Amino acid sequence: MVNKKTVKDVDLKDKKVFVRVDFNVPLNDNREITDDTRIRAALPTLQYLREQGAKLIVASHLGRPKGQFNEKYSLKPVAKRLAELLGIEVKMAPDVVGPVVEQMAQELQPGEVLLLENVRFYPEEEKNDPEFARKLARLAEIFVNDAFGAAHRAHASTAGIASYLPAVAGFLMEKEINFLSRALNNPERPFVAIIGGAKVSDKIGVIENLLGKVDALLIGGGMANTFLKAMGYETGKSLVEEDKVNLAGELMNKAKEIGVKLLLPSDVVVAPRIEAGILSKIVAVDSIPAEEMALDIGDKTSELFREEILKAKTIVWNGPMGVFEVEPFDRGTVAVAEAVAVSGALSVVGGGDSVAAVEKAGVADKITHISTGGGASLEFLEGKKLPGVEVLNDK
Ligand SMILES: Nc1ncnc2c1ncn2[C@@H]1O[C@H](COP(=O)(O)OP(=O)(O)OP(=O)(O)O)[C@@H](O)[C@H]1O
Ligand SMILES: O=C(O)[C@H](O)COP(=O)(O)O
Repeated sequence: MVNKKTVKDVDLKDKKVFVRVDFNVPLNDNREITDDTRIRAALPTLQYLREQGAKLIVASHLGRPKGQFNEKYSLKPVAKRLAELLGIEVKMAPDVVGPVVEQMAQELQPGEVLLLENVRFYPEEEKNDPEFARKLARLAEIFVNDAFGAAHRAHASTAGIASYLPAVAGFLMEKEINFLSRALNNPERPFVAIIGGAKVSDKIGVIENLLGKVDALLIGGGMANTFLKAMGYETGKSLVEEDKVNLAGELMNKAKEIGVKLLLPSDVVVAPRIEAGILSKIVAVDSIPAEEMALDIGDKTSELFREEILKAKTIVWNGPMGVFEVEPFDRGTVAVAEAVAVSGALSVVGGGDSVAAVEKAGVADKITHISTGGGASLEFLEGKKLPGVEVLNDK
């Protein structure tokens, strides 16, 4: 990992270790975990710490409880799942800080695990309050940050605490940063980025930064419509971010200037509304009906994108090519996922929906690295520094 200390660089024997993880997992109405990927992803670090004889104080946020205790956001279901995965008892703290929690931390034996309650039950967490960070730090002797998914947040348990304890990265943090840096900073070429999804304003910064690094940029999904509009096409009722149309035009000019291939759909799947099984048709981008919406890339575009993807040696993908949750608007995304899977390139996929799409296409095991970070991987790709990484001790 770039110049930052990791759990391998510190003596952990008999030490109380505060491990920040991102156990912000999806729960259903019965508060059952519907996807435990993020818990599994932290296991190598937790197991290693246990094997080294450390006493683990594990902390995470869950959802956005807005700074107050709320049973709905309790980490209790996570404690249960973590215990099953580790095959040991996980003690659940009734709180995050305070004398009871301190006592529980004090009584831990080497290899034992204590899970704190949701750190966001305290408003001080998101404010990165130094006094709160100091209280967290009092529980332990070393800070391990393995919460890549929350590394773009400068909060007390992800950043502030590092002012008071030796601070090192866990294995997941190391792996995420390594793959993303490899893709971004020293990519084997051709380097192709695929950007889709719906949040144009969130991702336009990523496009800006990637333009200077990639050989080709493929834009699909809702994102593409804003660019099509900038090219002067009728986009009908499609999702378009009007206030980003000019910027999209500027980015297309920039791509031309620096000789980067920017590929947009040449055809799209249109329908009057988003509805499973609704009658849809494929039209050229200059023939989008005024009363319809572009909801997926068309077959010609899938083929065009596929050709480019198959040439790539490095691929970064964020955001689906269409409304993939609703059939038949999943076809473009599935086609792209399949192309990435057979490309043989180093491939990195990030973002909740993109990961779901890769899983839906059944090719998750063919992707080199699936990031556990949504916002965090995007900010990394934008070239921003992640506070949760910056605060770690240099080698
Ligand atoms: N043409 C389109 N029109 C409307 N919505 C679209 C279109 N194409 C994709 N979408 C929607 O975009 C959403 C995903 O976009 P989003 O930008 O959130 O991607 P993501 O992979 O989840 O990234 P992140 O986790 O960073 O938010 C999906 O719900 C999908 O239905
Ligand atoms: O799910 C995520 O992207 C992380 O857990 C961060 O959550 P947040 O956006 O609520 O800070």
